[in-house]
Formats: sequence, structure tokens, C-alpha cells
Amino acid sequence: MFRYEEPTPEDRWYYFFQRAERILKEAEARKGQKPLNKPPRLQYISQHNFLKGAEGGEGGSESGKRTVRILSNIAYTEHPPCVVPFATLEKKFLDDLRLEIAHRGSYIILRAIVDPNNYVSVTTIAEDENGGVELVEIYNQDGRKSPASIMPEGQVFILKEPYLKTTSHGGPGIRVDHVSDIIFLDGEDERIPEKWRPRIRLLARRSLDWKDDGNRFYKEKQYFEAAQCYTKGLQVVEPGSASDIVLLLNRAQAYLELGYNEKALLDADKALSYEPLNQKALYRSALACYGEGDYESARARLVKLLKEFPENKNAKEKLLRTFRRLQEQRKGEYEFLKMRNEVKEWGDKRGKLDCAEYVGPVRIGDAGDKGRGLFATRDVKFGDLLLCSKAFNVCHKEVADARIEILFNFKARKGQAGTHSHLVRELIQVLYHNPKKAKEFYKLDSGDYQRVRGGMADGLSVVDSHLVMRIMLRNCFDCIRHSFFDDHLENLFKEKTEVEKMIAKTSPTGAVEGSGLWIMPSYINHSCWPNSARSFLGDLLIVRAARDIHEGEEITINYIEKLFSIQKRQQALYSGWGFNCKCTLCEIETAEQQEAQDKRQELVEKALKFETYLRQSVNKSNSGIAPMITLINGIEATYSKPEFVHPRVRLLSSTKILQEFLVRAERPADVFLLAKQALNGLGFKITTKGGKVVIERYGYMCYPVMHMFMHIITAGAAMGDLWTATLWRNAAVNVYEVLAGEKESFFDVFGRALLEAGAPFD
Ligand SMILES: C[S@@+](CC[C@H](N)C(=O)[O-])C[C@H]1O[C@@H](n2cnc3c(N)ncnc32)[C@H](O)[C@@H]1O
Repeated sequence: MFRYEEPTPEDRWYYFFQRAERILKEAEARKGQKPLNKPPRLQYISQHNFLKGAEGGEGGSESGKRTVRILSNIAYTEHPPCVVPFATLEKKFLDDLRLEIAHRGSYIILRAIVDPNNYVSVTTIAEDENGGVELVEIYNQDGRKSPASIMPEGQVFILKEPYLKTTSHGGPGIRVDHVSDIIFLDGEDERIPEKWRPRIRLLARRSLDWKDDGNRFYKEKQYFEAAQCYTKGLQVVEPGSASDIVLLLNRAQAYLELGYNEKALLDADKALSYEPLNQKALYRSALACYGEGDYESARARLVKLLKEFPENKNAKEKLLRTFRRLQEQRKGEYEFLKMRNEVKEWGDKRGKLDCAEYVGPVRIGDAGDKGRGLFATRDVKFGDLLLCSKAFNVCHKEVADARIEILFNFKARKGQAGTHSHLVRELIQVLYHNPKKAKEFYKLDSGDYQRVRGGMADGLSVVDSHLVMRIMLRNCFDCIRHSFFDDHLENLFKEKTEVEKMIAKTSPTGAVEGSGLWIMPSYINHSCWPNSARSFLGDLLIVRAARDIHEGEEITINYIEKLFSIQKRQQALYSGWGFNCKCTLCEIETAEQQEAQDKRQELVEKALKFETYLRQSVNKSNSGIAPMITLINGIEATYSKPEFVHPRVRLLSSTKILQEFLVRAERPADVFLLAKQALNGLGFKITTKGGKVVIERYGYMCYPVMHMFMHIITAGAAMGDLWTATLWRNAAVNVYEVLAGEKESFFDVFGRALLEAGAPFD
């Protein structure tokens, strides 16, 4: 899930973090004061232009085609958005604003006097009617729009309940976190002060002109601009007229392109209220329902359409697809291999699999002091599909325009590298434009955050960015595009890209992560020894049972993939999710003698030193074997309970190192034995019965289990025992299915390793 740690002095951004935090703390002390020594207008402008020239900016650095940026996406003080309409607010001027305060009950009206820059936020310098100037930082805007189209020079805008703060540069600035707190005014708006109105009034434009402009933008794939033109046309058209219907349908189409399905549906339905059998309206409304995953409604609309227009090819094709989606939704049957191949084609583009969401035998229920949780509604078997969830939003690190940033959260004193700040911005946009869909998101856990009444104000849905950030922190998953790629094993040792190296230097975890949010999986609580496993395929998150589960039992997953000691696990869980874990593994390890734990930790660390040794030379293999065996025996001796009660998770890293020494020494019999021992050590009881490898008892399920199976298969083949290798391979496919989400790609991933080892391939 979400992993983050406080930066340490070794991290490159540590001093930036310290400085910014100091500035923000000092700023708190100046709360309510007027900003001192404000620079003159020209200095504001020249400083802005200077920063514009150096957009890599503060602590940022160009690396290849992507920029690693520092972002403090959350203000030191969380302030809620304005929830009241503009008409109830009182006008203020820049001179009235005080530091570190969101000016409740007030608004200001400003005009941009420069072209914006896009450093962390869309940043501009703006003036008020009295000639006062201020820096304005507008956060969380749609990344698909250019900053210049969001805030061109001369743009007049209203800021509701403006929040003046000390920026991380040390000077003042108005920070706009909440997208619903800003109202952009167009040239005709009566709220624009007289002195800023255009001298020459444009001739009133007809709806047709707006439609033509919109169509031109649409052809150029400029969907925001197209939708804006159609909106203007709709403001001057006769309701219910033919032009009204055309504009509604054109706007619906532009909204569909932008992914604003709810808005598209509203427009198409309005057109249908005038013309119930309008072909385009029926089709676009069906597309909007389909886009929202409402396949029943999509089906009903397409059937109605095809009754009237049986020759409509697109509708026929879409109906077929809708039937497939309904099948997936009801039965959880997917064409996984096809989907996986599609994901591989995405490259550095964004992707979305055309498939439905499956909610298997699970329900949300009360999990006592853990809050809500997910529970099995019937007995399920190892490998059964529990969830195949579509992302509410996901941001993969491979995507070229994904902004990989170091996200500093000054409130939680955390730093994290990856796409998380990008995800927050995108989530905010999704919530802003899809208020119905947003309801499911807002039900998720947000810890102790004090929520304000949301809803609508001035026709805009109110989105509290701080709440979105809190929900993301609690519920988002670090993610990859597929849990196993073809080159999975090689990837473990693959040379990092330039960006990854940069991040590895700067981030405590050394990891560059994609991130995403899935609604149903967000209800799954953590266990360090869980009964289920989650995996990723494109924008899907798949959850399968990692052992047999009884009806009514709580479904759990492991929030931390790393095989940490209990102290480190508890620390990570508390700092990431605010709870102390009391799972069976934690209970057992808490009850252990401290001495045994310290000894285990000491030996694990010693064993890990052999990894460096292992990497240094391919020849030094035999000399590593004896000390590793001693260390492994030593670690094993620190456990006092049987494996099925207390799995030897901490033995895995040393086992992996010894495995490699043994492989190099060409001792397949020992590799075979060691892998079986490791599986036993994790609590698995595996026997061969009636020509099958049968897992009689499920142990601790994690990725290394797959590697142990592969060692058994390849070592079996190397010893010439193809029968054993085949039996284990068949069982390995089932284990792979749990860890990868699907089994169809097993041979894609491990086929080469099997071939090279001479193991049976099909
Ligand atoms: C992703 S949410 C899981 C669903 C959450 N329980 C709810 O009610 O929405 C993560 C939060 O659930 C709670 N949680 C998850 N696993 C837990 C556990 N093992 N013990 C206690 N609380 C847990 C923590 O509050 C954590 O921040």
C-alpha cells in the first residue's frame, strides 16, 4: 500500500525539508499579522519571470526527459474549503489580508498580470482594483490543461475565502488548494469590475457561432475548449430548439472524451427529454453509463436504440461488449491473457482496460476496533477470486506525463517518492467533475480529519483537497502495472533508469512507486500474516484467497511487502496508518523473549552482508555456503514455536542468498531440499498424492514462495526427475495465480527459466 518515511540527513532533500519546515513554523508565529516588506510590483514580476526560466526550480533537477520535483502538496495548516455561495461573501482587497488565515466570509477579485508558470502549482502574479499585487499559487488544477489556458495574463478571477500564507520561499502568497474556491470570470461576467471590462464590447454571438468554434476545437482534440464553447452557445440558445439539442449532444461528446461521464449523461438525458428517441442522445447516454460501469443501464439504452435503429453498427458492437462486461461483473470471468498483453502494449501511455468490476463473495462489515472491514460471505478456497476492482484512479510511474515527485507532507513530517502527489491532483479533478461517483470515495477512512459539509456552492461541487489527501494517505496502494512481468527475475537486478537512480538517492525507501486508489479493496484491513493476496493488472487490483477461508471470516491483506522485524512493522503501520497491529503473527512475536528477537535480528543482518559478497564475484560460491548454513541454523534456533504457528519469515532473505550460492555450486539436490525446507518453514505442508502435489496446509504467502517453487522445479529437472518437476510446476501455477492475480501468464513469465533448466514446459 502506501509506504513513506521521514527524510534522514543522508537524503538529498533533507535540508530543503528542514528549511521549509522552519519557515512554516516561523510563519505560524506571525499568524494574523500583515505581511511586512512586500516587494514592489516590478520586483514581483521580475522574480516570477526568473523562476519561470528555471522551472526545474527549488531542489528540482532534470533527469532524462522527466523532472524530479519537490512538492509540499499539503499546507502546514489544513484549512477547509469555502462551502457558502459567493453572494453571501463580503468583498475584501489584498491590503485587508492577514497571514496564515483563511479569510472566512470574504472574497477578493483579482486579475493576472503575467503569464503563469507551472512550477509546483500554477503560479501567477495578480493585482486587485486598488493596484495591490500578490503571488497566487493555484494547486490541483487539471494537468491536461496548459497553465496558460488555466490562467492567461489578463484573466479575472474570484477567490473565495482567500488564504494568505508564507510560502516555502519565505515570502507571502495566496494559496488556493481547493478547486471550488476559485471562480474564473469570462469577459461578459457582470462581477468583473468596470475598470477591467473590455473597452470595446464584442457583438453578441449566436449559438451557431459558438457551436462552430466548439467543433473546431473538438477536431483539434481540444476538448476543454470545445466544451466551453458549447456551454457558451447553450447560454444563448432557445431551450428545446434543434440548436439546443445539437449543442447538448456535442458537449456530451466532449465530456465523454474528457472522462466526465456524469456530465455527459446529464446532457444526453436532457436532449432525450426533448427527443426521447434521438439516436445520438441514446448512444452517448449509453456510452456515459458504460464509462461509469453501469452496464445494466448501458444495455437498456442500447437495446432501446437498436429497436429504433437496428442498423446502427456502433451500437451493436457496444451492446456485445456490454454483455461481456455483465458476464465479468456477475461471474468474475475475464480474458486475463488478452488483458495482460494489452497492458504490455501501453508503453509510456496511459491505459484503461475495457472490463467490468467483480465483487466476489465478500461484504463490508463491522471489524470492531479496526473500523469497517471486508468479510467472506461463504466458504472460499485457496486461489478463489474475491475482488477484481477497477481503479477509482491510478497513476503508473511508466506514464510519460506522470509527475514523479518527492511529496513532503509537513504535517505528518513525511517524504515519499513517486506519483502520489500526481494522484492527489487527479483524484481532486475526478471528484470535482463526477460528484455522484465521489460519494463512494468520501465514505473511505480519513482518520481523525474534521470533515466540513460538502455539497455544491455556486454550481461547483466543493472538494476539500486536504480531505482528499488524508483519504489517499490511508487508502492508496503503491502499485505496478503487473505483479510479475516476463523479465521479473532479471528485473530484480536490472540497472535502474536515471530517474530511478535519482529517486533512490533521495528517497529513504529508494523506491519509485506508482499509486492508485481502489474503493472496495480500501475496506480490507491489514494482517502481517494475511489470508488473501492482492495483485495488479493494468488498472485492476485483484484479490484472491491465499488459503481456505470460512464464511464470516475477515479478509486481510499485508500492507507492507517487506519482510521486516516486528518493531519495524509496527513502526511502519503506526506511521502510515495510525494503528498498532494485533494480528496472530504480532501476538506471537510480542510474546517472544526480547533476547531471541535481538539475536534473530543480528543474524539476519549478518546474513544480508553476504548479499554484497555474492554480487561481487560469480566465483566465490563455495566459500559462502558453510557460513550461510551456520547463520540459517542460528536464525532457525531463535524460533521456539512450530512453523505453522510461527512462520520463519525472517529466514527468507538468507535462504535466498544460500540458494544462489548452491545454484552456482551446481548442487541441485541441496537447492531442492532447501526450497522445500523454506516452504515448510513458512508453515506450508505439501505432499505428493495421486500424481499431484497437494498443499495440505497453507503457510505464509509472499512472492518468495513462488521463487521456492521455481527452485524446486528447476532443481528437479537438473537432477533428471522430470516427473517431480512436472508435478511441482502444476502446483506452482496455482500459487502464481494467487500472487499474480491470474495464471494465464505463468509461461510468459517463467517459460524461459523452465526451458533453460530443461523442465517440462507445457
Ligand atoms: C485502508 S483502511 C481499511 C478500512 C478501514 N478499517 C475502514 O473502516 O474504512 C486502513 C485503516 O483501517 C484501520 N486498520 C487496518 N488494519 C488494521 C488492523 N490490523 N488493526 C487496526 N486497525 C486497522 C486503520 O485505521 C487504517 O488506517
